[in-house]
Amino acid sequence: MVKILVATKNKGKLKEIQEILGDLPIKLMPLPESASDVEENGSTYLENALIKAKTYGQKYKLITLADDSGLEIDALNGLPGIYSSRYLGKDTPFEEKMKNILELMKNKDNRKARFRCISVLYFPNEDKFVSFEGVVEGEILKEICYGNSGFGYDPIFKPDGFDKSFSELGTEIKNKISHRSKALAQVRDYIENNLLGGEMIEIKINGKRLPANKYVYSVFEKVIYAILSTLKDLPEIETVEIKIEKKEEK
Ligand SMILES: O=c1[nH]c(=O)c2ncn([C@@H]3O[C@H](COP(=O)(O)OP(=O)(O)OP(=O)(O)O)[C@@H](O)[C@H]3O)c2[nH]1
Ligand SMILES: [Mg+2]
Repeated sequence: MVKILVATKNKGKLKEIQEILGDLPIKLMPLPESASDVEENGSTYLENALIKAKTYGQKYKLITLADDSGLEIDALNGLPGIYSSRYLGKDTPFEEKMKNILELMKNKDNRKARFRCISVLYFPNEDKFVSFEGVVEGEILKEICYGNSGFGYDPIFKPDGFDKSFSELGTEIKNKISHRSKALAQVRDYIENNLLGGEMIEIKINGKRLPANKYVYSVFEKVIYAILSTLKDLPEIETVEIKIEKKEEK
């Protein structure tokens, strides 16, 4: 089974990654408690994500997933941005960081903000990586709104289209719309199409390729076969072609 090291020391992030990718037939390995810290001294999210992915990937010799993320507030010129974790000092409690931000935002009408996440999948054997970006737009609330879930700045961020903080909305909604879930949806596609074995299915109707030409689990193939065998009896459908290619797991 494909093993992927999840290179984060943030338990909230780890939990979200496990929830979002947990149904894939892969083994997600957390960092050992003893893993040493790395200095995230890059000047972009990508550089920082790569520092984490490469350091731990090379150390533990496993395909490694890391992300670097941050909260960008327009009225504060994009801060805390890549400094989100280090803002007011890495060990300062988030309650204090959030109170400070709310104070700076006290008289600001423009409360637009976004969370950005860059996820990196690093392959130590080839010293190669792929990266993906996810963004969720929203606003900074006027007060701290704690709910039952989330971490970091979640209690002061309200995503567009909702009237509650990320923390109040709960894990299920956050994991559908968050910056991390958008980046991880692309990681999922990459894993499904490049690392997993199984069958690749390609479907053509009247010679036109359907967009759903991707790795599918065999139960879906059977459903697709059943639908297509019904479709092919309709007059406007002349040909239905299905190609299934066996792929070895990497
Ligand atoms: O309210 C939040 N909801 C989120 O969904 C979220 N995602 C990131 N962040 C914050 O932005 C910084 C990222 O820094 P970061 O990517 O370096 O992570 P980190 O240092 O916490 O862990 P690691 O993965 O580096 O080990 C950290 O302060 C996080 O708390 C979030 N805050
Ligand atoms: Mg960090």
